[in-house]
Amino acid sequence: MSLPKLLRGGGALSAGLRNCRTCSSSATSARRLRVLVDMDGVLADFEGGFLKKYRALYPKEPYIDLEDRRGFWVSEQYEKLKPGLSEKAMSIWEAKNFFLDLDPIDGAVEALKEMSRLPSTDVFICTSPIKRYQFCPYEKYAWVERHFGHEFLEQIILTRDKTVVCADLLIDDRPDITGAEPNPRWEHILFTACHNRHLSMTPPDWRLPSWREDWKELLDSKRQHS
Ligand SMILES: O=c1ccn([C@@H]2O[C@H](COP(=O)(O)O)[C@@H](O)[C@H]2O)c(=O)[nH]1
Ligand SMILES: [Mg+2]
Repeated sequence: MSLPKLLRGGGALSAGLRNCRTCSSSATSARRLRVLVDMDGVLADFEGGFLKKYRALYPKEPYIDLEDRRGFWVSEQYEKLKPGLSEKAMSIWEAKNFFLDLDPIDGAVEALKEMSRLPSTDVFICTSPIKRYQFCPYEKYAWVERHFGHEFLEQIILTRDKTVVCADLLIDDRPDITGAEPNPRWEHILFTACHNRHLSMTPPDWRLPSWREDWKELLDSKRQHS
């Protein structure tokens, strides 16, 4: 089997493995590919937006350059840098307009629009809101409407547990996605972000370095082998 160039782990596609067709309800839907695309770190520049606002609000506090970011949790790395910074970090994304103001990741808007126009492909934005919910869920919807249009609001899944969502693929920057379902239906494509770029991939893991890469090749591979 020829592997897509973007498979850094060198793993074979899991033909039939965790096949999402098992949760399809009709023969028609069985031929479609369902793709979940994460928002923070994949479509919206959470890390860049955080650093900009953190430095503006706390100019005297130490900060972490994006190239020095390690680990998914910003708050944990800031707490290690200086006790008490975790709370200051959280105050940034808990504030009004944080999520709404995020810039799109390079190439993300064009790629997602193109993906959602592909034949036999269903695309959903699958994103975890923070538990302090005053602004975040509303702003996530507003961000999607701003960048993708009103129609795209049909394609949003807000969940704190992505393992219970049934799909073929999940494109997400978080390396460890766990939850109530020990064997999620989807295969995870790790989207490269500042905090995960140093992680080595082991088969059968997949990585998408950016939206400028040939993401369609990954979808085609999954389509062919499931
Ligand atoms: O240190 C952090 C970093 C991020 N968050 C929040 O986690 C979610 C991540 O959502 P994904 O859907 O996995 O991208 C997002 O709401 C961030 O605000 C956090 O709580 N602490
Ligand atoms: Mg994310």
